[in-house]
Amino acid sequence: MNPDILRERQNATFDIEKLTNILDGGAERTNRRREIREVLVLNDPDFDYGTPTSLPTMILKLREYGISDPVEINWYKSMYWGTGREALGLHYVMFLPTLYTQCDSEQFNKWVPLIIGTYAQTEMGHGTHLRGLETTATFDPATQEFVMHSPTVTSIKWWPGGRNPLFLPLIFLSIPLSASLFDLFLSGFALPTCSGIVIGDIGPKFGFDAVDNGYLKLEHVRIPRENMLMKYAQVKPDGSYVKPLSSKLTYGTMVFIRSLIVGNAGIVLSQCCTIAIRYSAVRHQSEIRAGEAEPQILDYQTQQHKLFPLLATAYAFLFAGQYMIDTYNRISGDINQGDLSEMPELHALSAGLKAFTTWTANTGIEVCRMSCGGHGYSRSSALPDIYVEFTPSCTYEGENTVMMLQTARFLMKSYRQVQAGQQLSGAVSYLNKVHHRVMAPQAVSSQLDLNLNTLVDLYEIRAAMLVELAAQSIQQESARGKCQEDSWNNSTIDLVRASDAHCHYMVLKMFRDKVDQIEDPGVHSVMSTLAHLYAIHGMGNFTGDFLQAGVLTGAQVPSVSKCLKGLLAEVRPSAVLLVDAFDHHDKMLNSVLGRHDGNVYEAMFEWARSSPLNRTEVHESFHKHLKPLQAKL
Ligand SMILES: CCCCCCCC/C=C\C/C=C/C(=O)SCCNC(=O)CCNC(=O)[C@H](O)C(C)(C)COP(=O)(O)OP(=O)(O)OC[C@H]1O[C@@H](n2cnc3c(N)ncnc32)[C@H](O)[C@@H]1OP(=O)(O)O
Ligand SMILES: Cc1cc2nc3c(=O)[nH]c(=O)nc-3n(C[C@H](O)[C@H](O)[C@H](O)COP(=O)(O)OP(=O)(O)OC[C@H]3O[C@@H](n4cnc5c(N)ncnc54)[C@H](O)[C@@H]3O)c2cc1C
Repeated sequence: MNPDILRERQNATFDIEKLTNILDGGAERTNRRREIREVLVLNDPDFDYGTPTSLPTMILKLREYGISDPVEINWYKSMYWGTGREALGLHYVMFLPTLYTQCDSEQFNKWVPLIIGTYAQTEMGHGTHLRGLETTATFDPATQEFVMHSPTVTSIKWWPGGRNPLFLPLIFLSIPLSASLFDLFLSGFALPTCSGIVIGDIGPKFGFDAVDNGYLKLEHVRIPRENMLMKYAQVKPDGSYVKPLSSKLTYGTMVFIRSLIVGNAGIVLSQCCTIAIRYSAVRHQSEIRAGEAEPQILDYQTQQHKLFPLLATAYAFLFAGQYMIDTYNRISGDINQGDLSEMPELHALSAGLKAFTTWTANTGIEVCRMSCGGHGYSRSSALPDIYVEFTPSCTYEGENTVMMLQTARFLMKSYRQVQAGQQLSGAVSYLNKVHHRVMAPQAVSSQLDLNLNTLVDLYEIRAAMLVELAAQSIQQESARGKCQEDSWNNSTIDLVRASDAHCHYMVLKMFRDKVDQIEDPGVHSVMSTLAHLYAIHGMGNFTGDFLQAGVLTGAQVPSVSKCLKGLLAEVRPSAVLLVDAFDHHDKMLNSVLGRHDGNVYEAMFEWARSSPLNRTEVHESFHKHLKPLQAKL
């Protein structure tokens, strides 16, 4: 083991295993996760890590091992596929959940165990604006069929992931918005068995290469009436349409996946922090004091300032992810029972947190890569691949700006309710204080109050102020004679800023609540330090907001920076131990820089030598191109 990494792991001030247990949701789940990882994947003779195996093998293995719990399936799959994407991931995270939530019982029994499918909602002309989708589904009572049609080039379905050319059951959204299971069995490769279907691949992408994203053009293609998913809405044989309790129930799968993405952002950021912090512990470069040995780059304050707030953010997002999926499960259970009362809040929370966490993690991955210098740019670090695979999460499942504006819509509605004298509950209950002016800035002492509860309060006041400013912008636009829609559009910068602050407050609050639940003194202490670092770092980034909210004075601004530096120094001795607690296996990270043993250089040399470019002493291109050229010179 590298001596630096070994030294970093001595004198631990907290029990790493207990922190890992907290991240997993208990010691039993840690043990089960490791059993799946070590016994059922790594020690499986059929598992050859070097060659991405096929989906059928994995599905048969899951059945062989009796793994059916979605979390355990995800543990198995993430070990199988490492940090990459799996070819038919969409089947698991969108196609199946849609069948589970939108099929009536007869349809469920007919389709769920049998088929692999994709989710074809986006069209070439519309991804965000679902009410703008052009594909039509026209019911023909004479034949009891829907006639599916792409009337324009912009209506061609574009992006469905895992568009396996062999067969293609689709969850299809069409006008009127309903989800029809559109069975499309193609024989041969992409040659449709029935006329009227034009199918293909949309071509090379920025990355996401494990997933083939396709296009699908329909020319009056007929499917049975029974293929419309009929749990919430039905078309009867006589053509009458039974409306759902809410038209937004069709959007349910997107809410589910957005809820999953929140925790996934924390996982991906924790992977990158593991790589960058372990590497920073073994990388020596330059000098701090002349004549002395080159220091670990983790001892540079700027390196700590790059990485430790991201480390705190990774923990914050992992805890936010736990809260989000618990909230999703609770409210979707109520929705299943016909209680839609909290559906708007679930939509607003999942949309906002999806955008907030993916934007932050997306930037954080690049900071981690650049903090590793040239070796961070090597594919051996795994950081370029992690970035390329993660960055589309800011676009898919709801483009982030649009998602923030959805949350803003809920915040404005809540603000208006408070103005009308209503008492709010839930995540926006802090807006009640705005109406009663209880939100007046607290008497801010000359010293920065570092109590975590106080910091949460300051974030709450900041968010409330920005919600009020956005609402006032809309009112001012209206007062200038603008219509409601233009008043909204002319305030969207303020609206996104308010949603961002609301999400920031929510994440810090969840972090604080999780820290409060930690009983082990050592773990509580180190996690409290990280939560403080998360809060103070945010205050440093958005000082203007806190000044504007009157909860920070100009005289206190220097103490924010001073406090931040102190917290960085406090985290330094535990940094490697804190990434060890994420418990990412070397095989899954697949990173020369992030190895648990810290033996980076030897591994990097081996990695480079294994490159296909080094298979021969002299590359064939010399004999093929250069040598003939030299002969002519
Ligand atoms: C471990 C796994 C990690 C994740 C791995 C990911 C793997 C997957 C990778 C790639 C696959 C990608 C797949 C896709 O991208 S699938 C396509 C995704 N597309 C979208 O998300 C479309 C985004 N657009 C929308 O959701 C909607 O168009 C909209 C919400 C932006 C607007 O909808 P619209 O009908 O126009 O509503 P309004 O804005 O007019 O609002 C009206 C009213 O409705 C409320 N509302 C809107 N949406 C919802 C909802 N989902 N639930 C509840 N309520 C909703 C809205 O709040 C308004 O309410 P009001 O203010 O009270 O009137
Ligand atoms: C890797 C990848 C995989 C995908 N997989 C699938 C899949 O399997 N199935 C599927 O159906 N789709 C899939 N998609 C498509 C994805 O869902 C859409 O790209 C996404 O919903 C964004 O819609 P859009 O592309 O139309 O962007 P647009 O909405 O056109 O966004 C372009 C710009 O317009 C802005 N904008 C749009 N509306 C507003 C507004 N109201 N207010 C302010 N600004 C606005 C956006 O903020 C953005 O800056 C995938 C996309 C990617 C990148």
